[in-house]
Amino acid sequence: MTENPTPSSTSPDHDLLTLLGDWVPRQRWYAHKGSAAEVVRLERSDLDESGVAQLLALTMRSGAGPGGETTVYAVPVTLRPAPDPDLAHALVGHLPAGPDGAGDPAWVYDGPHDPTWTWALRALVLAEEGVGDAAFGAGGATADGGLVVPLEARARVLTGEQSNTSIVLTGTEEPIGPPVIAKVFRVLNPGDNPDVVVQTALAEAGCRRVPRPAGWVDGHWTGAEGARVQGHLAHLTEFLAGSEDAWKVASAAAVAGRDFSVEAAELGRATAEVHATLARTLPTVPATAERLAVLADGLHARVDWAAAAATELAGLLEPAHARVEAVRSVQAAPDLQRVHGDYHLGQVLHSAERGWVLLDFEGEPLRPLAERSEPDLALRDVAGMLRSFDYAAGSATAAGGAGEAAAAWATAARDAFLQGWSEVSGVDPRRTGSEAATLLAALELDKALYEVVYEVRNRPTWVSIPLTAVRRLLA
Ligand SMILES: Nc1ncnc2c1ncn2[C@@H]1O[C@H](COP(=O)(O)OP(=O)(O)O)[C@@H](O)[C@H]1O
Ligand SMILES: O=P(O)(O)O[C@H]1O[C@H](CO)[C@@H](O[C@H]2O[C@H](CO)[C@@H](O)[C@H](O)[C@H]2O)[C@H](O)[C@H]1O
Repeated sequence: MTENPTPSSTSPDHDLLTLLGDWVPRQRWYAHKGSAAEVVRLERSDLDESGVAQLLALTMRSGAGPGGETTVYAVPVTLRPAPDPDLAHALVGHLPAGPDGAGDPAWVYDGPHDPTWTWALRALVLAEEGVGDAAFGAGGATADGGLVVPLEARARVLTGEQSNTSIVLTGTEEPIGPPVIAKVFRVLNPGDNPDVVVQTALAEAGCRRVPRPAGWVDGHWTGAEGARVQGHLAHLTEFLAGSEDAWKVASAAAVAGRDFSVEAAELGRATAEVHATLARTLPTVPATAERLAVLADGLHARVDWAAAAATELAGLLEPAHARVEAVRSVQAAPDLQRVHGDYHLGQVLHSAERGWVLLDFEGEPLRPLAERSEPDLALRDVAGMLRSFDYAAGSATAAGGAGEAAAAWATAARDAFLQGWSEVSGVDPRRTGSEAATLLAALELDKALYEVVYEVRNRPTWVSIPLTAVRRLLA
């Protein structure tokens, strides 16, 4: 391991820092798009004996003073002594030798695309051993009774709208088991990652609505505050080959004007089943007046956060605060429990054998990790999925469809989803004036505000979808 907080301009790490300082902000998983950030620390750990496969922890700081944000990114790379034409698509850049021969020249590749790096990842998990040292290092583990991670495998990096980087590993030696997907977390947060904790708990409880676990990588690094911290670095689970992404299915139905009620009702039931298993399996807390007050405070804080992060929300601050304040009048709510936390159509797959299967329990990437592990209202996930039907309708309108037809599609999908969810949960937020209706209205607004910020940072051309929703919800 090497740590090089302030490498001199002649050190080899100086060139690597310069290279990454330019490359990282251009990646899909870069969390602070639109704001300049400087690299403040680089930690390196060899994943294999040759030193080719490395894991880097890159600390970047955007903005100055107390408003500035420090983020630690995981950057898997390979450093090769000669260019590899097969990896041309994954080239990060070239490091020349230092002026007085310090360090060897190297070609730096984006690790998930390089077979040497993905082999080292599998070896780490299968060996259940660690690499690195006391300051920065990683260790692998296989899930008890879980899927077997194939050591000899073909690896393929998934592309698309993702906050992390996922690699599908298909075994190449008999007996060939089910493929495994390895998700490498890109933003390193101290603490257990809920994707690992929640999904593993559900699978261990016998829930077939999540992929089976295979293993994980955890480790320690220097956190944003400069202290040594630990947490998860990667999560390996069953890959459901041949499954369909609910976002693709639903948005195609919205574009074609095809009714989605049957599927949405089934998704509502599946969601409530998962909520019930989570409530049985992981700790719950009563929704006391104090806890509901904390929830209301959190919703107010989110309004302020969103307004500060997105100028598009100017003028909507006051009505938004009024809407979330209504939560304080709620007298009773179901116990708070672990939830999905960032539930939308892209987090659900449809498998011919298993029906709807839920993915990615990491929670909202723009929310601090500690908050994402707190017990919450199951209605937060319901609100997330309702917003997603609105997104599917928004994408149909953007594709040239009539706004009215798309809105009717979303209303039908929404109603069917709520019908399915309430059949299993026994709570029907469609009852006008009910406490569940008040909570759901505030949570839908909260989600739409988050989405405005998410789109401003990641897909500015999409921002009108949640912004229109915020205005509608406040009308
Ligand atoms: N177990 C799986 N089986 C099949 N496809 C998967 C699986 N896990 C993820 N995917 C695909 O990868 C996409 C991104 O996965 P996700 O866990 O949401 O990653 P991220 O946190 O990077 O957004 C999903 O929308 C889905 O299409
Ligand atoms: O899946 P992630 O954990 O990366 O979630 C983030 O990205 C999502 C987009 O990929 C974003 O979801 C928003 O867009 C979806 C359509 O692409 C829509 O279905 C969702 O309802 C909407 O929230 C999610 O908010 C963000 O956290």
